[in-house]
Amino acid sequence: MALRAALRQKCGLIGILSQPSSSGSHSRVSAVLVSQMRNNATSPKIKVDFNQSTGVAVLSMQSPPVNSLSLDFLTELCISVEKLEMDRACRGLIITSSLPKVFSAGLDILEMYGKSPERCGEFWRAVQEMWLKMYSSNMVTIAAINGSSPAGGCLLSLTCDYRIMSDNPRYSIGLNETLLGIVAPFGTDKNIIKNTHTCSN
Ligand SMILES: CC/C=C\C/C=C\C/C=C\C/C=C/C(=O)SCCNC(=O)CCNC(=O)[C@H](O)C(C)(C)COP(=O)(O)OP(=O)(O)OC[C@H]1O[C@@H](n2cnc3c(N)ncnc32)[C@H](O)[C@@H]1OP(=O)(O)O
Repeated sequence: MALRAALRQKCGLIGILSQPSSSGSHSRVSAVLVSQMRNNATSPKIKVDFNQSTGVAVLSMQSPPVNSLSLDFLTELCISVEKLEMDRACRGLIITSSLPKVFSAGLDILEMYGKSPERCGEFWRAVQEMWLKMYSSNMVTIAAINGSSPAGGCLLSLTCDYRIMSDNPRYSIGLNETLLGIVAPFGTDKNIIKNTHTCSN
């Protein structure tokens, strides 16, 4: 019942949030998705177990050492979520980590150093695409946070409807990225490139 009520509540939001973006940002993932489906490829960084009888999928992040959110990882994550969205039998999604101690270390720091402005722009668009896709999902989403989850890892969990975290004092969570001097770029593609250009130098 609770699951159904949450789903109904979310569906109201989806109408507002799933408007086509003027930047066309969703088209990249869709294009990748189509080509991946054609090739029937499987993703090594993300494992999805879908239980037909419950309608709930468990998406396990398995990208050692710390499930950092690289461009490849974010793309795979979005593709996996998009595939589940297309399956009408899937009503709920649990995101968790198959690594010990870490849910996700957040954005991959190596994506923010020494990269071209174009690559930086692509990366930040993928970050934005991830949280928009998760936040506007028509599935009921739950983050099962079974390890540390700083910065972008925290962001990922915040895009879910519910968060449950292991009760372990060694695990931390929070939006600590400003300590690294990382400020989220503004919304437009032009600004993303402008902003990230400075961080690649
Ligand atoms: C609704 C909101 C809308 C819009 C908001 C938009 C944007 C705002 C949001 C996002 C901004 C986010 C920015 C970020 O995420 S920046 C990244 C911040 N992350 C961190 O600072 C995490 C740092 N890492 C840790 O604290 C620890 O590594 C951790 C607790 C995760 C694990 O500790 P453990 O002791 O188990 O492992 P380590 O030995 O520390 O690390 C192993 C290995 O992994 C590498 N590593 C760690 N973190 C990262 C990372 N983020 N990226 C890349 N690589 C990482 C680390 O260097 C080690 O590598 P090696 O030495 O080669 O073994």
